Amino acid sequence: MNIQLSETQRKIVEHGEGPLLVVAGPGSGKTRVLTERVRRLLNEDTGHFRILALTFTNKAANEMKERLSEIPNIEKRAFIGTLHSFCMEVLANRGKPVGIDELPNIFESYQDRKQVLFQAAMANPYLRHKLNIILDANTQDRLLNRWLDMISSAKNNLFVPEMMDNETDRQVYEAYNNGLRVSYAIDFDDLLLLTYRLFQERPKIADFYRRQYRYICIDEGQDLNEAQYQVISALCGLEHRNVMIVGDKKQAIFVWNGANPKYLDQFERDFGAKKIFMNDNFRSSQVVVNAAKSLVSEYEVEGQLPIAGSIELMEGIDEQHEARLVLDYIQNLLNEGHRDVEGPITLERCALLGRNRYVLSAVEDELNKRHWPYYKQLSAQQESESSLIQDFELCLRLLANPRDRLHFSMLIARWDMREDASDFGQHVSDGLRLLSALKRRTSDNDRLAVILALESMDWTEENFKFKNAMEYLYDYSETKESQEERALIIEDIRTWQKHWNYYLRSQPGGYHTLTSFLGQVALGTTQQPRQEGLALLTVHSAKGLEFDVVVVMGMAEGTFPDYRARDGPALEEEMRDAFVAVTRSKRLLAFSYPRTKLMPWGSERKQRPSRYLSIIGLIKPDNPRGPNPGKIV
Ligand SMILES: Nc1ncnc2c1ncn2[C@@H]1O[C@H](COP(=O)(O)OP(=O)(O)OP(=O)(O)O)[C@@H](O)[C@H]1O
Repeated sequence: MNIQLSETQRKIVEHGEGPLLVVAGPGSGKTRVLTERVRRLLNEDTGHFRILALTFTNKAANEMKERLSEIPNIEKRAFIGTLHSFCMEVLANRGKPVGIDELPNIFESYQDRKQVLFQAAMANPYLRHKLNIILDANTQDRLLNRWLDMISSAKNNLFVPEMMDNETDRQVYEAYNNGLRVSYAIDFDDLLLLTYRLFQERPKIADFYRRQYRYICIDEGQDLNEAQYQVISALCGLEHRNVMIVGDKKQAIFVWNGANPKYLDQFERDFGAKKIFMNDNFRSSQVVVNAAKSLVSEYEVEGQLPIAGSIELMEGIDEQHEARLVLDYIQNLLNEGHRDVEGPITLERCALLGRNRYVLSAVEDELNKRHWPYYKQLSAQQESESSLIQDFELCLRLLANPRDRLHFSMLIARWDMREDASDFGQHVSDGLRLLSALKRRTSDNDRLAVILALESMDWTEENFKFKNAMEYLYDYSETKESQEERALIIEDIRTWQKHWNYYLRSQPGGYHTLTSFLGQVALGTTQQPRQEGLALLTVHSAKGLEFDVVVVMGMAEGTFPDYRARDGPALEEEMRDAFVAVTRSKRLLAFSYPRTKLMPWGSERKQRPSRYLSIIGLIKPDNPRGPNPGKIV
C-alpha cells in the first residue's frame, strides 16, 4: 500500500543527526514513521554502520522486519527487536566480564523463578525460619510472591543485593541469585541489569556498540523503566546523540509494572532533544476518535478519516448471554458487511478485548460451540497443555543446559525418580547422556517416547533436526486412546513447530543451537504476529495492534476499571487502558457487559455498567442499570 507521508511524518523521516523526541498519539503513524526513517537512513546514508531499532514488543519488531524485508541484508544492517533481545545479544557476545560465558539460559516463567526462590530460601537457615513460622500455605505463597516482586523491582532499579537496606531483602535477593547461578541461568531482569553493568564497568565495550550503531530508534518510550532508560543512557555515553524516541504518555499502561512516562521528559532534558508532535489520527473513524477524546480530555487530535463508523453497546443477562450477543453481532457483520468497512468483513478483521483474560472465558466456550477459528494472545509465554509435551519441554531445557538443576529436579519429580537424583552429578556435561541414564530407568511409554524423540534429532555441534522429534511425537500420539489427549498433543506439536519455523526464518545462515532456539522462545521472538480467526486479546496484549471491528467485553465496574484501582494513579492508568482499548478500532467499536456474573464459588453477583460507558455517552449517568438486556443501542 502506497500512502503519502504527511508533512509532519516527512519531517521525522528526514530527520538526520541529533536527538529527537516524537510525541505521537494513537494511529498517528508512528510505526510507519519509524520504519520509513530506518529505510531512508539505510538507503541514503553512506558508510559502514548499523541501526538499532528497539521496539516494546516482538509483534512490533516482527512487523517492522517484515516491512523492511526487501532491503538487502537487512538483518546484518539493522538490529530490530526488543531491548531484552538486544541485551541478550550483547551478553552472548561480550558478557564474560559480568559472568556470562556463553549464550545465557533464561528462566522466564514466574513459577520456575518462584521455585528457585523457594529452594534457595529453604537452604538458608534465616530465610527457612521466616518461611517455616508461617503455617498456612497460602500465606507462605504470598510471601514468596512479595519477595519475587521485591527482587524484580530492585533489579529494575539497578540495585544489587549489597545495596539493599533491609537485611531480609538482602538475603532473599542474594539467595535467589545464587539459586539461579546454581542452574547456570539468569532471569529477564538480569538481561538489563547485567548489560547495564557491562556498559558501565567496561566503557570500551559500550564504545564498540556506540560506533557500530550510528542511529538508535526507540518505540513506545512511555513504557521505559529505570533499568531500560539507564541501559540506553549507558550505551549512548556522553557522545552518542543520534537517538530518536517515539512515545505517548496517554498510552502509558505499564506503570503498574515499573514503567514510567517520565523518561520521555528526562530524555528531552538529558539529551537536549528536539520535540515534534504527531496529532493526526489516520486509523480511526469519527466515533472512535470521539470516544477516545471523551475518555482522555487532553487528547489533542485531528481525526483524518472521513468515515463515521459506529458504536454500540450490548448487555447480556449473564456472561454466557453476553458471549452469544457479541458473536451474533460479529456473525451479522460477517453476513452483511458494513457500509463503513470496505469489502467483506472476515474474522481476521475483528478482535474481542478484555481487561483481564477471564473476561474472555465465556466467549471462548461459545466460540468452541460454534466451531469458529480464533486465537488468544493473553500471555507472552509458551505453555504446553499436554503432559507429554510438557515433559518434552523439560528435557529440551536439560539438553540445552545440562546443569539446570531446577528443571532436572522438576523432571525427576514428575517421573517419580527422586531416588535417582545422583545421576545429575555424573552427567552434568552431557544432556544426551543424562537422558539416556533416565531412559534406562523407565519403562513408561510416554517417557520413552519423549527421550527417543529427543535422540532422533541427529545432533551435531552446529545443528539438530527439531522436525524429527516433532514427527516422532506426532506418530506416537496415534497410540493414544483418548481423542482429547491426542488433540492436545497435536496442538502443542503445532505450536512448537511454528516456533521452530519462525526461528529458522529469523536466524538464517545454518547455525542453530538449542540454547539459542529456547532463548528466542523465552524472549517471545518466535510468537506469531497474527494468526487465523478471531483475535481474543487482553487490553495490554492489544497494544500497537489495529482491527476494523473491536468489541471490548466485560465493561462492568470492578472489571474495567479493575476493582483494585480505587483512586489516584491506579485509576488514571485504568482510564488509559480504556483509551488504548478504544483506539485499537479502525471503524466499528462495540462494548458489552453481563448484568450478572457467576463467581468462582458459585454465587451470582450483580454487575454495574462501567463508568467508561457513561463517559463515552452510551449510558446515562443516572441510569446505573443500563439498557434492557439484549438491546443494542
Ligand atoms: N500519512 C498517512 N496517510 C494515511 N494513512 C496513514 C498515514 N500514516 C499512517 N497511516 C495509517 O494509520 C494507521 C495507524 O498507523 P500506525 O500503526 O503506524 O500507528 P501508530 O501511531 O503506531 O499507532 P499506536 O500508537 O496506536 O500503536 C495505519 O493503518 C497506517 O497505515
